[in-house]
Amino acid sequence: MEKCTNLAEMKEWCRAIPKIELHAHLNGCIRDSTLLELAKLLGEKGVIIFADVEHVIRKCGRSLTECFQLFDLFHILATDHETISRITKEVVEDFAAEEVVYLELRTTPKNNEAKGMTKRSYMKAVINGLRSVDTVDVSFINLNGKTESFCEPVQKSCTTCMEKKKIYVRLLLSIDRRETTAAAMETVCLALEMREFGVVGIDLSGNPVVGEWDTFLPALKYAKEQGLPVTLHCGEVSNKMEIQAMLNFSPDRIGHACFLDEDDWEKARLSQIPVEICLTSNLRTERLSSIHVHHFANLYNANHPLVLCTDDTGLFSTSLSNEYYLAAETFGLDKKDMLQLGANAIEFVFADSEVKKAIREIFRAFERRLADEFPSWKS
Ligand SMILES: CNc1ncnc2c1ncn2[C@@H]1O[C@H](COP(=O)(O)O)[C@@H](O)[C@H]1O
Ligand SMILES: [Zn+2]
Repeated sequence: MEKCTNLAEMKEWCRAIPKIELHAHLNGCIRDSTLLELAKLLGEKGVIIFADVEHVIRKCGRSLTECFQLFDLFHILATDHETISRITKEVVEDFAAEEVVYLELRTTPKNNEAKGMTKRSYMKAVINGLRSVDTVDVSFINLNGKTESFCEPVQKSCTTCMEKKKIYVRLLLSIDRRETTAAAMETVCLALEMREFGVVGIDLSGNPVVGEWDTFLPALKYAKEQGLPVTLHCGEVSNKMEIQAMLNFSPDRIGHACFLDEDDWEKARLSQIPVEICLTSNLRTERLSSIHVHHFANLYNANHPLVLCTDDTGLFSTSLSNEYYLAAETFGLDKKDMLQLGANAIEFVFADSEVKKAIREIFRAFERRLADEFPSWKS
């Protein structure tokens, strides 16, 4: 009974503390209800057979191969600009609702001639989605070193604005491993062009058994030369050569890192590369036999920089609070540990120092409130 209360309390704690999300794919975070609604519409238009996709959307466990088949379906469901804006808005609202105060949302800009979509117009639709959020105060544009927030001018006098949750959103543009060198370069150039619209970095993702590292290297190198931070999906499958090449590239962060050998970890340790940990994603895609053998424990105990992330909240029916709770429950971390773990992530965000300062202040304010309400908290 005691344990139950503690677990329930920890669950609530993980929901309530401010959190930072650094590894979330836009199309992997679409709400199931939205996917079903979109599928129904396309079913009525005869583009797909609704009954065929309904059970796929509702299914819970998926292999890594099934995930990528599903992404192809998601990309059919969410192809036009309007839908991209809608899902962006919903994803931001969902993260804000669970006290995510800084979100680095990644997405793969797509060309789709039939829909009159270019990579640039896709990104415009994403930004329009950010602009259209009205239930949450979204801050994403960074102009001349000044962070713009839509509600700021009226915030002091407008009670609605004061009651709204506040979230900083920055964007990473993803290169899909199916892409060519030229397509990857196009994405990097677009990211550079869109820096003033909140784009802060580049991600390499996609089916890890598809594509060659050398194909993406020129574009990734160019991003680095231009001072654009890079995060890589690294070691999601066993591929020694690629893992070594990726670590030699010295990315600013890596995601997953499930199949690194001891010598790879040694390299990661030396360069202190922050690791984006996605527990549920790794479990659902069977990257490990049990959560108890997840590398989170070793990294945490060694004080290696790490950040808990969701990867795909929709695909894996999870949330960042849930990932925090899973880590706390599995690895026996307490409330202070969890708050500290969240705050540590401030150092690994790709946004500028002004934004980091602002997020640091959010965490401090939370701690101050705690200390006021529970004087024993500090001890
Ligand atoms: C499960 N682990 C994973 N491993 C690798 N890549 C993944 C992924 N989960 C998502 N993506 C990448 O993100 C895309 C969907 O979002 P966007 O269309 O970009 O918004 C997928 O097509 C894939 O390229
Ligand atoms: Zn990912």
